[in-house]
Amino acid sequence: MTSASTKLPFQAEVAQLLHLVTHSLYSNKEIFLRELISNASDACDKLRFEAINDGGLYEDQPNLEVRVTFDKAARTLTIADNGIGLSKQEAIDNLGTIAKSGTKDFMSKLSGDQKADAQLIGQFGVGFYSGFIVADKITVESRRAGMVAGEGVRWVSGGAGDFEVETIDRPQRGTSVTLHLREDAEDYLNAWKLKQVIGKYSDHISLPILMEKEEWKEGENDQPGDMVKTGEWEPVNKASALWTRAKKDITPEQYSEFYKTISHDYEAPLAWSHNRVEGSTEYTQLLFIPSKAPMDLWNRDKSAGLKLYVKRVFIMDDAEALLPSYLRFVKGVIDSADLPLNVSRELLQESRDVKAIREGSTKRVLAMLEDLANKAAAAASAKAAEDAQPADEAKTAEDAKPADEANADDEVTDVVDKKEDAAETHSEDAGKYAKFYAEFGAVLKEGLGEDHGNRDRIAKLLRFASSASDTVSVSLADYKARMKEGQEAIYYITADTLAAAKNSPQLELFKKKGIEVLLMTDRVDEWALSYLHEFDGTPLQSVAKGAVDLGSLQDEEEKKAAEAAAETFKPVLERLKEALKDKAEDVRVTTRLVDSPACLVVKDGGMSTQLARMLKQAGQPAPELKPVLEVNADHALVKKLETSAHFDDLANILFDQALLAEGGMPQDPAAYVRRVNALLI
Ligand SMILES: Nc1ncnc2c1ncn2[C@@H]1O[C@H](COP(=O)(O)OP(=O)(O)OP(=O)(O)O)[C@@H](O)[C@H]1O
Repeated sequence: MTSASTKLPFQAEVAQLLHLVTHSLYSNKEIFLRELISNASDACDKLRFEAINDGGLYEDQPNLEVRVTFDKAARTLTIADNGIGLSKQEAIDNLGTIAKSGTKDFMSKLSGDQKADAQLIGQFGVGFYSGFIVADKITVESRRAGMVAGEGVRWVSGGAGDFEVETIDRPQRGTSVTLHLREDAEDYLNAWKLKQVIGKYSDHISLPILMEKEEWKEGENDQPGDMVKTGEWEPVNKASALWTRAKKDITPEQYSEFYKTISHDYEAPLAWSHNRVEGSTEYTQLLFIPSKAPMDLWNRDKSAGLKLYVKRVFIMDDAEALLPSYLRFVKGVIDSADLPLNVSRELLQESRDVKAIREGSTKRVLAMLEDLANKAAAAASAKAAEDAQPADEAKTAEDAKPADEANADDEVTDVVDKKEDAAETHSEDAGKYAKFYAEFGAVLKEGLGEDHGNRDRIAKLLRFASSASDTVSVSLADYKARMKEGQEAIYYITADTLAAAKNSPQLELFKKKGIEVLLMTDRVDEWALSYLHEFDGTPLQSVAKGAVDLGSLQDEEEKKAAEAAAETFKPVLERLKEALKDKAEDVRVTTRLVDSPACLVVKDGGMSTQLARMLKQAGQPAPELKPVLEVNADHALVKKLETSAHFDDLANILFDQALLAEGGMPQDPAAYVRRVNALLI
């Protein structure tokens, strides 16, 4: 039965994306085949999963497969599967809209510059729509498993503003996607070329990808010979899931292509780890660390990146129970030998096997990161050794421990590495950790609050800028190694920007004393750091909180002088407190300032004014904070207070300037300007 076809418009974002696909992705045409074969394979996975509870869905075709055919005369290429298929409504919904989170954000980032956009589109993943890179028309015919032959669907589009759908008779289950190739894409009408592209991108697909065999036939009557189809089908891929193969049989390129298929990323991964884990629970893990953050990394509800299989049967995408949220950037596959096939998301949350997988995978990811970090450190000290005197050589050699040795304390106790499956992380170059950290460092920090058990390991992986280094490269261990004799804490400051942190008045005393201070500018820093009270036995101390106590680093003389100054300054302090009683919790004489007249601090354990500001901006409830104003009794402006006829104005200016210096905004900016101007005239 066929019905009249209906013309429907694409969702606006699809139309926009299609325009970009055809205009920007030209340099990497062949990926369309990977995308369509990957969709066909997903459709077969879905059928296998639904058939666990309803074997009838297989009808008379239990062998799932993908067939690739071409017709030179008609200039068409068809990718057909006997997977789950699409109902008419599903075709309308799935092939006319983009349901992905972050779509809007993605669209807004497109610049119109083809090269930059192609990169972005690559990260976003265009899936089915990539067919339009090579086709000026696509016909999809499909019947959903479980529906009758009369409920087939035909979907046709030229890739512009709309598509047409109609009901058709379709006895065979599954989907066939026929690409009507553009003139300049005719090279895909060639078995050799297709096999080559399939081998490159889709060899790891666990289903057989079949193509019709061809034979050379000599031409007759002086005509040239040609390849002719024999009617026999042959598989053109290995048809075994990549993660089930022995590591020695998998090349780095194959790992990389597999990663690209599951992640829809265009770039190769930074590192991966492939292991068979045995012990109380058995599973295979293949985990990848991407090179680039996706658009929606900051969405903590974003789908997780792991696919769950049970005994090679695909169960679900985005299995968030398999890794903690702070490792949501990791992509890969977990194939469990123990979980039941009909496991649900709810069941996953409670399963002991899943808990073991989660712990094992978390440790594996951290080990991968440690490996990258160690390689970076080894390269840095090798470089330092090159520049250094021979006397330094012994020390450098020890520092530059090989990564494997450094990982020897890896606690993945339930990993029994078989010889050929030994846990091993692949990464070549030393810059990878810095690259990883620039993309994902801020997310990793969430782990300090989220994963208490691994807090120390995560702390070791953190990198910061500091008053001694503008680049985000200082580890807490580096900092500790450079601490001054007598220094009792790791000092840090949080601010909105690196410039604000670096030039903060709070740093003046530390600069004068030559004490390094870590500069933190990520939004999560203050929250994350509130979970890290110490590192390797040394407490962490914000330089903007509490009174400065540099312990034995502080000069006795200086301390005494400050106390004396505070004493003589007392009457002015009292007047200041009175003048600022609505704004400041307290006013005191400081020892932390050298050049600036005043700064704001919060009480020990209190929330910084910066965090409170951020919470307010985000519409979250934040406590009304009254900071403490610390004044530098040696500063000319502060000295002027005592005799000033404009005491109140000057007091308010001091307070508001301290606020401005740390990136804040006076409560009443106009009043501030008025006061300053009055004094200027
Ligand atoms: N061969 C197919 N059989 C059944 N459904 C399909 C097939 N190809 C595509 N679809 C449906 O169309 C939807 C959209 O496909 P598309 O490739 O654009 O995105 P996706 O696969 O969901 O996302 P991504 O490719 O980024 O993972 C799929 O989610 C699926 O529901």
